[in-house]
Amino acid sequence: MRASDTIFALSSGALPSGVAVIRISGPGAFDICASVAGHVPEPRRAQLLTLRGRDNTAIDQALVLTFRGPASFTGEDCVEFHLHGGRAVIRAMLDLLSSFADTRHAEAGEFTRRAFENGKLDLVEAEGLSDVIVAETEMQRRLAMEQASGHLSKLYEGWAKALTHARAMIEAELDFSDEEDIPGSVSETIWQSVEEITESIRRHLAGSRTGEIIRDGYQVVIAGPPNAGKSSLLNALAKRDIAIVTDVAGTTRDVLEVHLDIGGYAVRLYDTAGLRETDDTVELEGVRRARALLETADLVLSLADMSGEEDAEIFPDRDCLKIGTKADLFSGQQKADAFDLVLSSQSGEGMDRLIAAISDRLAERVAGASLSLPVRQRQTDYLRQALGALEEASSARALSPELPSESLRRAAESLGRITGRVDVEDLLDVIFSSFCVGK
Ligand SMILES: Nc1nc2c(c(=O)[nH]1)N(C=O)[C@@H](CNc1ccc(C(=O)N[C@@H](CCC(=O)O)C(=O)O)cc1)CN2
Ligand SMILES: Nc1nc2c(ncn2[C@@H]2O[C@H](COP(=O)(O)OP(=O)(O)OP(=O)(O)O)[C@@H](O)[C@H]2O)c(=O)[nH]1
Ligand SMILES: [Mg+2]
Repeated sequence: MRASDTIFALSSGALPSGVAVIRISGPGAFDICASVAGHVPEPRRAQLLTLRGRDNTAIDQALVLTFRGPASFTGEDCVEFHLHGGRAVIRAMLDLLSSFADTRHAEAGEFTRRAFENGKLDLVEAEGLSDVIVAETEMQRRLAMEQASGHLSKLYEGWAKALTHARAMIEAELDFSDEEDIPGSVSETIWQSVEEITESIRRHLAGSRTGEIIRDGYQVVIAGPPNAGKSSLLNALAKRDIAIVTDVAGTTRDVLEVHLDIGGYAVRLYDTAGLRETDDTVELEGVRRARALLETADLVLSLADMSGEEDAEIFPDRDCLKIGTKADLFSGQQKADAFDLVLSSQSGEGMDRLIAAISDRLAERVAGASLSLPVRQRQTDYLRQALGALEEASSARALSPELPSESLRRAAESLGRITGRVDVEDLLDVIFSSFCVGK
């Protein structure tokens, strides 16, 4: 892989499609355009041209759009062919492009990586863009847009800059410490601003779980004894026949997952094996997996058949809704009082109330939160590092004046790594390889 290559990829979605966009970026982009389209349109003005292969036969009529570097997404010369989205059309074009010298198909995220390397965006913005593309719900989209917008980057850069300034002041004070004319209050003011930043990072980190819930989804786990109607509930909520339902106790063994959109939030709903003592090796493994998932659930839907003897189990340390199932078979009132709500997957009774209840719990956790949140492990790891270094700086302050300076340097460096301002070369392969091809 060479950074000087000209790269190309289909940047639009699955084929066939009405229109498909092939994007080319790099030093050879304009020469390729001249060769294929017979002409390089004026930058940023789309032009309808016939694209021709090596033997001069027409491949397609396309809109051609050019960007002259550095005024482009990647910062390099870019050319876009907006073609008809037929499989053979795109294949012919991609084959033709790969025949040019020093020109190759782009790797996942390589356009965005070049944009990063050319200073068009920082790592937080790049990660935000990648999230914009995979966002499935309205709140995922908004959170991703916040990351892509640069607000968060400004916050981190601001903290890093203030810490670097504080360090410079502290070091200046060390240099002049023998002299009388450095006012003692300078040091006080500096330490106050360091404390304020420490507190801001602590508060910012406290929102990381909220960020994760919005980005990765709120985990709702359906649990309960065999035959309680767990799989039936999953199917009803997903409005699809996903899980096998039978009257045999112990039907479900694997964990099944569906993605729901509840009020714009991503919800990951899981169906699990019925919880009971068993000697069956396969079922035992199912129960083990169910219990493991229950450890991390944001919300447990604890089901029990209303017509049975058992109450819904309570899962300590977990947010939990006790749900009575098969309400269509049961008409007594007393029994319903043992549950937070009762429903029937078969008749649909109570399903709206369940969705409203999940939505309420979710709102309690995340609603009203600012979307200026850390969302990725990579980001929270560096924030924690920065916080740790700042706490060290603060406690070292009384011991020796040289110590805090080094801790402040490390804190600023950790913050710099989040945006990629501080050297992160070793991370780039990992970060960008998770992006879409063509992005
Ligand atoms: N056809 C097409 N649509 C697209 C993109 C694209 O590359 N091609 N994008 C790609 O992801 C997104 C738009 N993002 C873009 C970001 C910057 C520039 C650009 O030319 N930037 C220049 C000039 C800025 C300006 O004139 O304001 C620059 O930053 O210098 C273009 C697209 C979404 N839609
Ligand atoms: N009448 C009625 N029957 C239901 C309802 N929900 C589930 N059942 C029946 O109850 C039985 C068990 O349903 P499942 O959804 O497979 O139960 P489960 O909790 O997934 O069971 P396991 O996977 O074995 O743990 C099946 O025969 C379903 O048709 C309901 O709302 N009303
Ligand atoms: Mg089941």
